[in-house]
Amino acid sequence: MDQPIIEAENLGIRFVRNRRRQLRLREMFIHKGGRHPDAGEFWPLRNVNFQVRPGDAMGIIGKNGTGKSTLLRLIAGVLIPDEGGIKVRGAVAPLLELSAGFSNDLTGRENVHLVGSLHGLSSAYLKRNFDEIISFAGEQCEKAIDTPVRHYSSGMKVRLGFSVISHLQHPILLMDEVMAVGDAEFRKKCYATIERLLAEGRTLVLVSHNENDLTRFCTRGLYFNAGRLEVDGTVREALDAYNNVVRT
Ligand SMILES: Nc1ncnc2c1ncn2[C@@H]1O[C@H](COP(=O)(O)OP(=O)(O)OP(=O)(O)O)[C@@H](O)[C@H]1O
Repeated sequence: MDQPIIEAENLGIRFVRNRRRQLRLREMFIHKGGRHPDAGEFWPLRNVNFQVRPGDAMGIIGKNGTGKSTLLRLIAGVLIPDEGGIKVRGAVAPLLELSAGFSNDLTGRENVHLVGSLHGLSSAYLKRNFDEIISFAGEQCEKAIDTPVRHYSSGMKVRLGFSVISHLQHPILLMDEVMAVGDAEFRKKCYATIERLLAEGRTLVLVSHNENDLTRFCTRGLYFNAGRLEVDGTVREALDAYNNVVRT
């Protein structure tokens, strides 16, 4: 059997809630200068163990604030665990905050080159595929390609971002509610792209609240409740556990 491409072992991360406000208000009025060192600390994820095999499509399911995006950031290496560890055996294409890498003062054309090269696409590749990237992003982006991105709508930025990132050859794809931001036409394009990438044998980790998207793409599911992994099974089993909780 293949080695897991993602492997979490006793994974945990600790955050501090509202650090600056607590220091000011609590120190001044409640603790009169003294403050417990653990005040405001919490574990959005703890004791998490799971494995993802190459080619798996894994749905991450749970209510708001249960640590789903935090888990994707841990897989992407943007956050470092405080307990246990996460092994990722392959490069990660993060379809997370798709317009986050964009520089508002640069044009769409310049941003495609900037973001593409930051993710490792060569300038020769970007030149060769530029027209295709822009046409995938849609007519509005095509027309505004030499306009600074600050004048783009948020949907336009996301389309352009998705268009660049979907060209990455990375074996692992992380997606956080990407399909929720676009219009129906963009969603159709997203679906076709994800289907193509899965058919190529990529591994997908998808965070979504949309049952149709989850069952369309994912075979496996992880259900999180208050930072704990409660179900590691089929996507149906994970969704059933989630629905049982939200319907009661
Ligand atoms: N950098 C941070 N510092 C402190 N707390 C944070 C930080 N990032 C997230 N949190 C908190 O950690 C918890 C988990 O957040 P996370 O974004 O992972 O949840 P989520 O399951 O993705 O939620 P949603 O479904 O709303 O997107 C939340 O309580 C959130 O407020």
